[in-house]
Amino acid sequence: MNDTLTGVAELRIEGLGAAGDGVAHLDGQTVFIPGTLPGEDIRVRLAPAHPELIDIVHASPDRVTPPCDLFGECGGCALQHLSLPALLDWKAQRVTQALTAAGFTDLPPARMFQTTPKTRRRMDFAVQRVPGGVIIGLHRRNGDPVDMTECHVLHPAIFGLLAPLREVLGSLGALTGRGSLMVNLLDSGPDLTLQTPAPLTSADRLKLAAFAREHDLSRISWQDPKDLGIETVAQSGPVREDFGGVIVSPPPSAFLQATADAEKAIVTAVVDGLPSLNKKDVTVELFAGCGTLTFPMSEKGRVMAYEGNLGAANCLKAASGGRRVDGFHRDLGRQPLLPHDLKSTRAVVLDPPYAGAGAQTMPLAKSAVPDIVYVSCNPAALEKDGKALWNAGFSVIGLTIVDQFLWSTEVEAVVVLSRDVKRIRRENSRRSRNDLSRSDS
Ligand SMILES: C[S@@+](CC[C@H](N)C(=O)[O-])C[C@H]1O[C@@H](n2cnc3c(N)ncnc32)[C@H](O)[C@@H]1O
Repeated sequence: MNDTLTGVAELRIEGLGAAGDGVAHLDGQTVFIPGTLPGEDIRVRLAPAHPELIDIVHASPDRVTPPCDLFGECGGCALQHLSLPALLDWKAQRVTQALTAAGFTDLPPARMFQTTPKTRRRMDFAVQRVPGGVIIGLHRRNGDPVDMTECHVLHPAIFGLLAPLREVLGSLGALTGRGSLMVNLLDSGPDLTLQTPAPLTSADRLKLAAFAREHDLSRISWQDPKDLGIETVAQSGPVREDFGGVIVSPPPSAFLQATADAEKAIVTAVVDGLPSLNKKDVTVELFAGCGTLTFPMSEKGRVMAYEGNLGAANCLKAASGGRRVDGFHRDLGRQPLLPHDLKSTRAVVLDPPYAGAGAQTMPLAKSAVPDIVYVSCNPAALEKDGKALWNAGFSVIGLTIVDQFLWSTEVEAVVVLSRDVKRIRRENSRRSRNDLSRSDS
């Protein structure tokens, strides 16, 4: 907001910004007002940097009472005042706007999936020693973490650990100030990676091992904040996660899709989005992690999977034996696959990090690969990478929107792209038949 706007104003909220704040315009300037929704008429006190909502004169029909008492304080949720169906629609719009801005027209109707509350199985907490105890929670938008005494997002198996964790962390000599705690809820149980400012003492290690036994944890690891090296402090048995019937052993704080049901929706959309494959056809997977998509995809044909994190790549490789999967450790930012590496590749599946595919995008666009499935977790990166693929002649023939970060602004999308004229024609006529049968019924 421009500092020149002051006083009280009545505004109409025109849309939501990328951070979930209501957006209005006044005197040619854009004003962001947290807690407001599109279509609402509001009164606001305009102050430099932080406009203050006075009241909502006319509320949106999509406005609901936020379920969590910490909403507005805790930095985890931005849009609990918006109904879940409207939230999903808004997230879908963000993706379709990104694809349209990239150049794609005539987008297919999107399949939509929204996860259910209290199913989040992966969380990166801030941990902080304060007078009288320990806070475990998420940061405010700007500032200290808020103790997570309530949460409608977290799986109960993780939320239930927070109270005993506050006690055990409070007793550790190593937690002298701020730290962090990553929790992955795996099939073998909760997998915790703790970072503390000081190294763990022998007494700390004994306390954590006892805690792991008492709470059936799969593993506790400690990460050195200086060199990020990780060591195991306690482990109850094999660390396990099932990806499409294949058991993998993820390293500490491995990437995992945020909820199990969203993982299923993403896997289904990716596998369905692959073209028909012959036995000899090779699919190349980029940014493969520990193999969430790899092993289900290998049911359809051979997969060559590339991953830049050494622990994840080793995990994938270790589970590949006897399957149609070849795993490779490769930094695709420094050493992207080039067009000639992709010469005999039938399809590419990529699930890049938040920043997008980076240096891998142009070689992919310049290759002769006819079919791509792009899993996106950031509409802005999708727009940037999508532009290169649109310029290279791709069309979007399938789209699935996945909301697995409930009440946040995050959105995932599985975008099926092709420049195989026959496949595009087949998809278009299938769509026309569906449209016809819908209009007949
Ligand atoms: C969004 S995750 C997807 C992982 C996997 N597809 C899944 O669903 O579990 C992105 C993956 O890209 C990997 N990655 C990030 N930067 C990379 C790079 N420069 N080269 C190769 N892999 C990278 C990360 O380690 C992470 O495993």
